[in-house]
Amino acid sequence: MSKSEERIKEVLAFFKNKDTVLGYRKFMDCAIDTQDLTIYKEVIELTDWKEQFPDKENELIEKATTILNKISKKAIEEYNVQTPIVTATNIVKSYGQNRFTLGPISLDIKKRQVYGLVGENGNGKTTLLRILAKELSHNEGQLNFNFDKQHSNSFDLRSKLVYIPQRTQKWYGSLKDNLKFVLSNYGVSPEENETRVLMMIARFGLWNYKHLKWSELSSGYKMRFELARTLLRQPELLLLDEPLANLDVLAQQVILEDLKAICNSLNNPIALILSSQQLYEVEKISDKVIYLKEGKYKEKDDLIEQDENQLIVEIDCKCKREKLIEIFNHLSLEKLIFNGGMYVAYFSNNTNFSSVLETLGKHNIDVIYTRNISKSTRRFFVS
Ligand SMILES: Nc1ncnc2c1ncn2[C@@H]1O[C@H](COP(=O)(O)OP(=O)(O)OP(=O)(O)O)[C@@H](O)[C@H]1O
Repeated sequence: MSKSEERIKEVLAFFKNKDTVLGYRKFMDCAIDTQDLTIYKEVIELTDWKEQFPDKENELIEKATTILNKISKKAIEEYNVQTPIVTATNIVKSYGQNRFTLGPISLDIKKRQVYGLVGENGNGKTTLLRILAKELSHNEGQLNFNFDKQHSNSFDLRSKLVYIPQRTQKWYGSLKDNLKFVLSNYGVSPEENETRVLMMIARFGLWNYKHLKWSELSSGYKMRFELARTLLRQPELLLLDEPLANLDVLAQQVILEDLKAICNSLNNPIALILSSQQLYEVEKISDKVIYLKEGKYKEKDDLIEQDENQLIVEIDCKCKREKLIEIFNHLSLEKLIFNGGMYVAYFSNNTNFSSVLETLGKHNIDVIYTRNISKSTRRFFVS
């Protein structure tokens, strides 16, 4: 089964299980990969209908399935990823003597990969992203890009290599007109421009916001707009600085899943590096998590390998420290710290998370939240 057939099958399964919202987004990804404007128009029309009749779920699924059948007949040429899009070797950046120094850092990333860049405030995430984006010069090391086509000027480079900063600039006019402006800069014909822009508006859940102005959008929707604007330029390497900062928890998950899906496009894949404080969410979708501490780079797996069998559990409960120490006594508790918000319990090698849960349950501890953070970068933030 080809990748394209697999995707269609996945969408049909989502529809069958009535995971319609997710299914519809994945359905749009299948449509986008056809690069066929006739298909785009059908999806745009269906999205408009969907917004008018939000309760007609079964009918929506039926209509989407008809379009999926057409998509399945389209030959989709798959992009073959071979070499990294960027290779950084021993990059060092210093802001001056006795001030912050980043690096040396070496990394490479291929299209279809997502890297999460995490670390506490002021540890060099923005500095690294800006160096990779060629917005900031570095003092030592080498940065090599391998774009599909050689860029002829800086406008061309800025299309392939896109950096979205934490704070984006204000724009004027409507959301839709601003998106159309992007494609008109590339000489796209008016009809194609309208269709591509509406497809992107549909994909990023901006359908009901397309006529709004900058000041009328919430921060989360401004970020969605920025992503839509960026993706219309078909970048090859996308660098996002804290894209989740203004989003609610659900919106964070949706945007990350969307980004992952878009990076994974069959014929137009992208390499993505994003910085974030949302560790779990980022870890879930990232192929690699890079942890920066005082400008030094660590891969999550290298750090965890050092004591990979230790069990570390975060627990939020209304219970006295002495009580927790008492009930965990038989589980080889090594230390229990309280970081102001919750407890972090460290157990020796042979303790299982299920035993911790069982013990908490057996003693009727009123647990508000608990999580096994042994394999998460979170463990470096709590200690
Ligand atoms: N232009 C500059 N001149 C001097 N020092 C700077 C400059 N820009 C950043 N720094 C310093 O470099 C360090 C790293 O900053 P950077 O913004 O890269 O960190 P960050 O991990 O992105 O932080 P945050 O999570 O708060 O955004 C900080 O100590 C900061 O004060």
